[in-house]
Order: sequence, then structure tokens, then C-alpha cells
Amino acid sequence: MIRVKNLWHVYENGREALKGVDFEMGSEIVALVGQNGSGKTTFAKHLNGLLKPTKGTVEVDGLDTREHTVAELSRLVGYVFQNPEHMFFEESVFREVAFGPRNLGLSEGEIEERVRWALRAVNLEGYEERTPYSLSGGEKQRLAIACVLAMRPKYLILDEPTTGLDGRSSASVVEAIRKLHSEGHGILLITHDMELVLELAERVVLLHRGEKAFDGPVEEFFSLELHDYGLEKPELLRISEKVGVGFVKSVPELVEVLVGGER
Ligand SMILES: Nc1ncnc2c1ncn2[C@@H]1O[C@H](COP(=O)(O)OP(=O)(O)OP(=O)(O)O)[C@@H](O)[C@H]1O
Repeated sequence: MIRVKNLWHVYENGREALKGVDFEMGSEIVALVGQNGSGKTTFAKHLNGLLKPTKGTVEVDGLDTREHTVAELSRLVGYVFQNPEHMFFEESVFREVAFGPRNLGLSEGEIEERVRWALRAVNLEGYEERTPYSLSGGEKQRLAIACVLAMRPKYLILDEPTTGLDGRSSASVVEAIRKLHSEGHGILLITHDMELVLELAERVVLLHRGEKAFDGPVEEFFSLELHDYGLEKPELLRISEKVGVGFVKSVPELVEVLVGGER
């Protein structure tokens, strides 16, 4: 479990970015949402120790982040940053994914096993010898996830994993996230994309001006007045409400309800 209690973060310039946030998560898919500057990145960086609480506590599987290094915590909480392609520096996909495990001092056999496993998890088998720069946007994003996965973290933080990707690439990333979740990883998805929240999240945490304004099931989240928080309802939900169907998670589900009549 990740346990955050009364988390405050005040930057050196006096900016109070987080004000008393409580949070817990296990192996769910949680979407972390909120308008620009609401504190999402500041919050997420506390979960692998990149930032330490000004006040309050953050514990990951019983480890207090103040007492452990980022290197130690990164084995538990993997962080895939936005636009990860800027972080690739090896000449092959294999070497890129092997970099983290190699730094752990593992044997060549173990490294290879981890790389194959991580590439399989994101459907990039057969890409081992490609250069990272030759990959498509969706493939790069999945490679970035594989690099973090190779450290075998229990929890994954994904910052805007589908932003800038076309429909097909985005679908491949969504599929990889679902697969990881089904294998027991807890996933914190930072995003502005409400369609993605609808499609993937079980639970939503909404930050507003550094405070937690909502924490609950996705259906309940979408019944909030999202404009008040600078957010938009997904088009699909606007349509489904207009035709009197209410909450649906996907276009096929909407069609099924419309064609099948009663739910
Ligand atoms: N290093 C820093 N020093 C001072 N203030 C900061 C620093 N980093 C962030 N802030 C401020 O803290 C607040 C929260 O920022 P944060 O990046 O956590 O928000 P966010 O929700 O992730 O925003 P976005 O959606 O734009 O990425 C903002 O007002 C921001 O300007």
C-alpha cells in the first residue's frame, strides 16, 4: 500500500503546492487529475521520494520516504515521465531497457530475463535491436514503460502516457497499462485527458489548488460539476446523457445500450 497522511509541500519560494492531502492506494488504476498547477506532479514526486514532505508522511509498503533514497524507492515505485523519448540514450532497445537492471548489479542472465519480460509486457518483443529513435510515438511510450518495469516496481506512475499520440498508438499504450494492472501493478495515471480517465480509471483523485477535492469511483467523479475545476466532461458522456443513457465507459457500450434497449 501507498499511504499518504496530511501531506504538505511548500516550495522554497513559499508556494504551498500541497495542503494536507491524504491518500491511499493498492493495486488499482487511479487517475490523478486537476487543472494546471493544482499539484499533481508535486504529489506524484513524493511517492518515489523525488520530493520529501514539508509536513505529513508518505509510506510505500511500510517504508517512510524520508528515510529512504530515490534509488531504493524507485524499485517499488516506477515513474514514467512525460515525453520520455528525451531520456533515451542507448543505441538499441535492449540496451535501453537493460540499463536500470545493470545498475542494480544483476548478472547478465538476470538482466536478459528482465529485459525480455518487460518488453513482452508492453508488446515490444522483436524490437530488441532497433534504435529507440526509430520507434513510433506509441512504441517510444511503451519502451519508456518497459525501462521502468525492468526495475520490477510494484507501483507505476504514468505522467500523460498518451498525450500527443494518435488513436492507434494511444490504444496500444492503453492495452499495455491494462495488462500491467491485471498482473497486479498499482497504477497512478496523471492526465488531463478525461476520455482516458473514463476508459481506464477505476478511481479518480482530483486535486484543486493543492487540496484533494474528490476521491472516489470514476462514475461519481463524472457526476461532479467539472467546470468548477477547470475540467471538461468527455464527449462520449455528453452524448450518452443527451440521449438519456447516462454513464457508459466506451462507444461500444453506448451502442450496445442503444441497440439493446434496456440495461
Ligand atoms: N520547483 C518549484 N518551485 C516553486 N514552485 C513550484 C515548483 N514546482 C511547481 N511549483 C508550483 O507548485 C504548484 C503545483 O505545481 P505542479 O507542477 O505540482 O502542478 P500540476 O498539477 O502538476 O500542473 P500541470 O498540470 O501544469 O503539470 C504550481 O503553482 C507551481 O507553479
